[in-house]
Amino acid sequence: MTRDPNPFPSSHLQPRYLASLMLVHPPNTTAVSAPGKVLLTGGYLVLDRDYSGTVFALDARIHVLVQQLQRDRRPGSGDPFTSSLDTAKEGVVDEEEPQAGATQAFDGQPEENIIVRSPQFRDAVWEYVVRRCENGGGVKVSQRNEGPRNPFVETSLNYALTYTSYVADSQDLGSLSVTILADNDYYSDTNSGNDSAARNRGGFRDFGVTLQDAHKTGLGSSAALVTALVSALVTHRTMHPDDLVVAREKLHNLAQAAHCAAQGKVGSGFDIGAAVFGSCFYRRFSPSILERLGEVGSPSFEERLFSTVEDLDPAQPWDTEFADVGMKLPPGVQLILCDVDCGSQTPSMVRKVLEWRKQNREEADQLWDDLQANNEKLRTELRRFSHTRMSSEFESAAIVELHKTVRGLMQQSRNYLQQMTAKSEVPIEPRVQTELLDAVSQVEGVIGGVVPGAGGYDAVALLIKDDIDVVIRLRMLFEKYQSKVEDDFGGKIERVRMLGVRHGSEGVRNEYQNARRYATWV
Ligand SMILES: Nc1ncnc2c1ncn2[C@@H]1O[C@H](COP(=O)(O)OP(=O)(O)OP(=O)(O)O)[C@@H](O)[C@H]1O
Ligand SMILES: C[C@@](O)(CCOP(=O)(O)O)CC(=O)O
Repeated sequence: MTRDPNPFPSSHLQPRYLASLMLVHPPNTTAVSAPGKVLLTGGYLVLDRDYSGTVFALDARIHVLVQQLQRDRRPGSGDPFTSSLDTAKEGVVDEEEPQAGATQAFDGQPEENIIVRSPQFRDAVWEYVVRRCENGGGVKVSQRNEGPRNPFVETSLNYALTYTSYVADSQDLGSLSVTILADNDYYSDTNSGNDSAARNRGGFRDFGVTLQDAHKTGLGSSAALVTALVSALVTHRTMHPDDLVVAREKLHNLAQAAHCAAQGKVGSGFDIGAAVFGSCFYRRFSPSILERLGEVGSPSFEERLFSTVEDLDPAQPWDTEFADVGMKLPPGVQLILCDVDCGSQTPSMVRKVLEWRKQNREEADQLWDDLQANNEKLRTELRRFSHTRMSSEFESAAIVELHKTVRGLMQQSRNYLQQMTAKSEVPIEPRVQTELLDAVSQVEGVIGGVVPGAGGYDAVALLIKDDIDVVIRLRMLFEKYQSKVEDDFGGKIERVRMLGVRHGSEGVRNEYQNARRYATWV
């Protein structure tokens, strides 16, 4: 188990005091990003702590920019965004200046507001007023503009503000502007008729549709968003951005809690694991850790959240296991995703698979064990080869061996997933995706492919020889590709699209140095 050491290990000090040591003067602007994921192996198995998963972080990231606001307009204080914010209604402030014109809330404190924008989408603006709850219930935001709520944004704000205001022991949060920018591969571009170059600014596309109408590609946008958002807020209020890596464990705990609350269930959390730590071998936490947290606003919520994030309850220690954190693919191997644009229903699939497992325990356990053993072999081989130095004499022999071994293991994983599909009657690897994976496996330079995560009609993941010719050959195959077989669940593949996303390996990251690319969006 690899866990970051506690940055404040002196146990004789009060935990609240320890946390407050992290306090630094808050900057005007904080920028943080977190990656998407692909669960190469371990779908369904990873829901159970007896099993595990191998998750790769992707180079598609969600970026969050937090800016301190004041109500009157004034020139900023020298950060990269000041000039572009001059035309904004509210300006960036120096934290030490009074908030001129701030209104008074019911409790005599200046009213604090948070405006969140996701400007790549139409009408994606959420304006919140910040309230403190009685009896230690924490900090809760209320949306004050019309339009659909965004549970992932709202819950992340509630959790991060409750945690930071408790840690900082401060009633003064100040008003904030938050901008969310997602790398383009999180969504299919349904607006491709218009000039796509003109709609790309700083590498981020204007999708021209509402978030509700956007077609997700299944890269884990909500986990990357929650991780980047809570990390940006915690960094903004309580620590120096350079300490992001040291704080990863706490940010992980906070992001898991917020993500589970927002989605209304405790999942395996592998997507948050990858968003925080990057590519890794993942064993889930015991769900009971989050079950007693209760809701924001309930009495003493802030204390329970603090204790959960800081891992202070000896009766319920965090037991997530991470290994091979930041692992890379073997040299000369690349990961690609091919979107089949059919969509799938993960929650109902999970329910059905778990129900089948419950009803057929012995048979299911055997299948789970066999699949786990095979997945572990695959992980071991990938790790072994990722450490192989490809010197020229050995290069071709090592590559041939790697491709053969990995290909066989991926094929074997698929056999087990096909059995799971047939037995549980859930389209984990439905026949149209079997046909597609068989076809791509015949392309020279493709090592193997699987349906990652929950499977279904989501994008398939391929390991390929890292060579542009392989990509070209795949593009040719996809040009006119359509499924021909009759699907066992009624699916049909009308087109296949190779996503631009690749393996990324790195988890949550301070983006302040790169933040100029956001300038045209704020
Ligand atoms: N760019 C964004 N801006 C604001 N909110 C977003 C953005 N992207 C995702 N979200 C939030 O996350 C929700 C999508 O989360 P959901 O868990 O359904 O998808 P996902 O995480 O991409 O899926 P999967 O786990 O299958 O990869 C959206 O409804 C919205 O609330
Ligand atoms: C089925 C499951 O094991 C994986 C779901 O993965 P994905 O969201 O399809 O990438 C569910 C989970 O782990 O929370």
